Amino acid sequence: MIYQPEIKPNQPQNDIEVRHVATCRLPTEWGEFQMHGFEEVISGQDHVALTMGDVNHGEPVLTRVHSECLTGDALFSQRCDCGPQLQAAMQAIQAQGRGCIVYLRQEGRGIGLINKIRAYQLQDQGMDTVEANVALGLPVDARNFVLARNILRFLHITDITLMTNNPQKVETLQDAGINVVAREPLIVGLNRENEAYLQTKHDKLGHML
Ligand SMILES: Nc1nc2c(ncn2[C@@H]2O[C@H](COP(=O)(O)OP(=O)(O)OP(=O)(O)O)[C@@H](O)[C@H]2O)c(=O)[nH]1
Ligand SMILES: [Zn+2]
Repeated sequence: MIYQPEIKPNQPQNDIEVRHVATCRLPTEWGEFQMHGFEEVISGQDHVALTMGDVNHGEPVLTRVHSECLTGDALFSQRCDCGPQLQAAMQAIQAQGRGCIVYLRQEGRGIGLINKIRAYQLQDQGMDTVEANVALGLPVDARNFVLARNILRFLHITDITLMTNNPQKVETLQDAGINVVAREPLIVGLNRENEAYLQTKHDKLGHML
């Protein structure tokens, strides 16, 4: 049973305006990307996009819209699959020589790092990822993907192949005006610690795992 009410608000998401600030080289283990820095006009919250190759012409652009996960992306946490997903996406882009990572600073599905730690504390006591947010009186998913649309627009990327297991993300991006021509699954980083978490993402959040 998909957990509908908090997760799938039927109203369109707010249009959060971003401005591009600067672009630099980002050499990585998976080749050299261009890193584009953006700021939300009203809040000043920063976000980045990485691009490789010519993303303005030709075939749909292999794209990952990644939500910040400090614990998984930078601290090697095994509670989730975020770090391995980010690495697999960068590797896939390197293999094609072309693609884009939109890295949104929407930690903890938008509830922020400290609230995510609060949620993890409740999960240590037996709640699942959805129940913990609800118990804290927080939305299950507070992310805004129109932001990703605005960043992709700045980069003149209109047609994408999206690397994700989350059909809701595909739908929201489509609704925001991005042409998601295909979805590539990103099933990596499974371990004993995140088995139940991934099961909940499948059962309650509709992830295709
Ligand atoms: N609130 C909360 N956020 C979490 C938890 N585990 C991971 N996150 C955050 O979830 C976000 C990633 O969302 P996921 O549900 O893993 O995946 P997705 O982006 O919806 O879908 P994919 O494209 O398939 O990765 C990141 O911002 C993580 O910090 C958790 O237990 N509670
Ligand atoms: Zn994570």
